[in-house]
Amino acid sequence: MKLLITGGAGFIGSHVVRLFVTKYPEYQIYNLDKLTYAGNLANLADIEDAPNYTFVKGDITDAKFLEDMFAEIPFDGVIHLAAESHVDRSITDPMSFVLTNVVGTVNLLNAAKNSWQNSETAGGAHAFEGKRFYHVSTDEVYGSLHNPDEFFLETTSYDPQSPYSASKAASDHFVRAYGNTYKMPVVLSNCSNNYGPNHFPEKLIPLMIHNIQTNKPLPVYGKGENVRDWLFVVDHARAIDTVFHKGVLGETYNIGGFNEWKNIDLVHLLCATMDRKLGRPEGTSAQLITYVTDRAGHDLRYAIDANKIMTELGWEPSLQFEEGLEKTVDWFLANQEWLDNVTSGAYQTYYKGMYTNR
Ligand SMILES: Cc1cn([C@H]2C[C@H](O)[C@@H](COP(=O)(O)OP(=O)(O)O[C@H]3O[C@H](C)C(=O)[C@H](O)[C@H]3O)O2)c(=O)[nH]c1=O
Repeated sequence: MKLLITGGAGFIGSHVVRLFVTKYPEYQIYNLDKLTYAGNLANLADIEDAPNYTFVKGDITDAKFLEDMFAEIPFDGVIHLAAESHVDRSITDPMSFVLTNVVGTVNLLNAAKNSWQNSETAGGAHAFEGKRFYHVSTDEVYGSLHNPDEFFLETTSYDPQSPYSASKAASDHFVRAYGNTYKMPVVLSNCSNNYGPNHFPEKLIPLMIHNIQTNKPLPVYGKGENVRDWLFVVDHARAIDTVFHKGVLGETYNIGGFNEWKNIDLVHLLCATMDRKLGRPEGTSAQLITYVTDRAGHDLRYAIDANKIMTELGWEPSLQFEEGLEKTVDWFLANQEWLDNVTSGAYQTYYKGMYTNR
């Protein structure tokens, strides 16, 4: 099995690459990543010399590059994670989300389709036999929930609200369209918010950890009433392994931990955890909480119904949230150099600008 994983140097991608490289020594894993600001090969330092692992630097918006790569390497499968993922950035720069998430996904579909249809052993209806194109997506495509009894199901209509979620919804539609039109063997999953090691500190949990450590304000958008459903990233990687190997072609699987938190409650839990870990008096970090102007078009609540993947494919989360959060905080405290590296330079200018503009 020659398996292409895109976006493998990013947060979720790095956990997927590590899992596949270590669990499937008989597979050849190719990690294609552009190494944008959020891609970091340090995330994979422990497996970079594995004999079944190859890193390829490249950009999925470059169709020619992808066609050449697929001509050179006969991939059997693709797990596509490469994406621009930060909602706030999508509000200030929607076009980069269109390019990477929509154009990049269609380029990848074309490259896979063309190479699989043209391969010598393939032909006619059998062109796609043994092949699999897996698109890893987000629950944000379903929009925002307002009724506490409602959950996102695989059958929930798409209603994306941000430029980011619109770009992911479009890419999901393209993947399904290629499955329908060209009979490509596709499978999709839509996951809730992830957290854990390697999380880039533009997202809520690592940003708060970083700001608590450095005694900076903790910017809570609006009143902090928005709700997110959090899943430990390693459990998401396990779910991706499950969907890739057991998922039924043409199907979509929602992934989540049935673990909803109001932002402000989560920030308080993080403050208490950090006070304890840093030996600060209780209540110290919470004094840094600062309510700031709300995110434009801020989705109120995401909540995933993950029953389909649990009952049909047998996946379930392995960690309770409190345990996962402890592990995450411990990882950030033990990896100060990682955090210092990713928060130097352009990060300072970008985030200072974001908060002073609010
Ligand atoms: C960065 C930040 C965020 N927030 C709020 C905004 C959200 O209600 C919540 C989480 O925000 P974050 O940007 O970490 O994540 P989401 O906007 O929920 O989106 C994330 O989860 C989905 C599934 C993806 O698909 C996205 O790729 C991923 O980024 O905290 C704040 O209050 N302050 C802050 O400084």
